Amino acid sequence: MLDSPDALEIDDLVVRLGGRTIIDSLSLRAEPGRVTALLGPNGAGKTTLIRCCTGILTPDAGAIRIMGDDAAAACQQGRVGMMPQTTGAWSGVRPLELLRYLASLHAHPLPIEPLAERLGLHEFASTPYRRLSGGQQQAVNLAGALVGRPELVFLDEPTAGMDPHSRRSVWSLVHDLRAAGVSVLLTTHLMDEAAELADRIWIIDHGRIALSGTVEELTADGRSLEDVFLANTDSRMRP
Ligand SMILES: Nc1ncnc2c1ncn2[C@@H]1O[C@H](COP(=O)(O)OP(=O)(O)OP(=O)(O)O)[C@@H](O)[C@H]1O
Repeated sequence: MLDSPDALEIDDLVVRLGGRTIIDSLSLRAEPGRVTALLGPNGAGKTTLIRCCTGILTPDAGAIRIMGDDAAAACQQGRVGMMPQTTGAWSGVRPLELLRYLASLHAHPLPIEPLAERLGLHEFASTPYRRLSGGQQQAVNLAGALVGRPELVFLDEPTAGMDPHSRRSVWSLVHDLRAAGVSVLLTTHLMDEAAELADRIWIIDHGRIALSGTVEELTADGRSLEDVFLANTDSRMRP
């Protein structure tokens, strides 16, 4: 029997923006049904990488495959979900209206009510998106990423700006996604979040992979994950 293809295969990806090389011959694998965390300093290229994987940005070179298929085709087929860091796009729309609209774009969406309940969206159901707090907008963005029942979901800093209650509820949701066989690729600046959720961690710096491994492998010498991160990434702020 053939092994399942990787959830995500990135080979020799190059992205140049504004005359600079942002992603520099980067290769990465994410296993199916597992949680993969992408860590890196501000400006390392994490969001740029996700934008390439989800068809928002066209790379200058390299290849991206999702579940063995061309990434663009997988995205068009609705097999990929994405929770962006921010989106100003929804503006005046209310959370449940937005979810219903996003659900209508998919052949077999999740039922809206349980998803909204799970993420606490009913608490602010009548508030337009632009008036929601940062953490509430994150919850709506997460629901939007999941409503189409993706096989692979990209979560770009899913708990940024969330209080500890909301963060734990997102962690629990990520555990459930994994248990249901969904592949998750997330970015985070929170080392405890990476350690809690990730089966494998990739540390990226200046658009290149600096290091990868399981938390156990990366911290086998007794250092904390944060110390490993600090030792393998550059402290200079990116422009
Ligand atoms: N459209 C663009 N034109 C020029 N430069 C860009 C563009 N988009 C992103 N960049 C640059 O690419 C670099 C990587 O940005 P990216 O958003 O991918 O970083 P990141 O790792 O997600 O950072 P953070 O942790 O702060 O979210 C930054 O230096 C950014 O200024």
